Amino acid sequence: MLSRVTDLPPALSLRDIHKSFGGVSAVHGVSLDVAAGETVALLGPSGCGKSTVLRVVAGLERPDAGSVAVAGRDVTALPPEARGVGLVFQDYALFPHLSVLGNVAYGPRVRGAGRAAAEALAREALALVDLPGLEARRVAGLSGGQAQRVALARALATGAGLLLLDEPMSNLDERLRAELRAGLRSLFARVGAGVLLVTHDQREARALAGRVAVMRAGELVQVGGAEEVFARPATAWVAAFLGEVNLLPDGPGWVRFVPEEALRPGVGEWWPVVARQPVEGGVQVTVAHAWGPLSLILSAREAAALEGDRLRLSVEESGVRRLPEDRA
Ligand SMILES: Nc1ncnc2c1ncn2[C@@H]1O[C@H](COP(=O)(O)OP(=O)(O)OP(=O)(O)O)[C@@H](O)[C@H]1O
Repeated sequence: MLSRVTDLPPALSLRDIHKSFGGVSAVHGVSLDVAAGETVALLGPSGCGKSTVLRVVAGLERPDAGSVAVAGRDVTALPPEARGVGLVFQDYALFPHLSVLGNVAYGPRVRGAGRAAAEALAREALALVDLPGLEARRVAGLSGGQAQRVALARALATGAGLLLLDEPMSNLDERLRAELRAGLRSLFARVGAGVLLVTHDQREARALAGRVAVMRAGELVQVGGAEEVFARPATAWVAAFLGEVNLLPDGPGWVRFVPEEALRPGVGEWWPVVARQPVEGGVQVTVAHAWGPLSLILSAREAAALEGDRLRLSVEESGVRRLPEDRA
């Protein structure tokens, strides 16, 4: 295949970033690219260094080693305002004394746009986040969801080719989060910016990101397409972190039983049912199998038809995945 000379440089290119605080290493050796138009979710447990990576990209922390390039330009030594990135943080950091329009027009204004031009950009950004009609409102009176959209509009109005979002929905209730997840995905597709999203919410990562980077104790341990990472965690630690329930020790490593691939209810030997829990789409049933406890979701009808507290369950060896031990 011919290579295209017109290919855009990545919206973000991180190379071998290291950062310690005092003697504590928060990030060591992180390299990651975000393509223009792509959303990458940085996912990991509390304290693993996600926010530090984002702050290094934004220019709010100086890395001890490594480089940060935004749209092909090395910005490692530049201050935040000279980097061409838009930021949305957990608390939104809106200016309470300014109107919605004033908040969104602020970025273009400080970059030297005239008042009319800045406000035109702000109106455009507010339309993108579906918030027209609120321009004159003070931000203090907005709902959580509205404030979140104003913060996004403010980042979009900077025209930055890279958006950084740190737990952007952590202050919102579940209903609103679900609603915004759908809206954000199409918004990101429309604006064409690269997006680096820090989250510990897997549903958010799955819904918004094309690729996922899983971080553990300052390092990236798996980077890949979102579906691929969730379907095929590379190690036992990643599988456990992503909430895999059917993960059992086996010899020196672990085995993972994906229900759709490895578990066939209704055939094979009978096993006692030791737990039932209603979940979306049916009932999660846990069976005490010879391998260990195995869980699968049955439809409400299948669960009701269980004979006594037993289920026939066959394990297909071909669907059992072996994973290396890395949990210690
Ligand atoms: N300014 C700082 N001074 C000292 N230690 C810090 C500082 N910022 C971060 N750390 C430490 O660096 C490590 C990584 O923190 P960071 O906030 O990047 O993690 P995180 O993955 O974003 O966590 P969370 O999901 O809880 O926000 C932690 O051990 C944290 O205590």
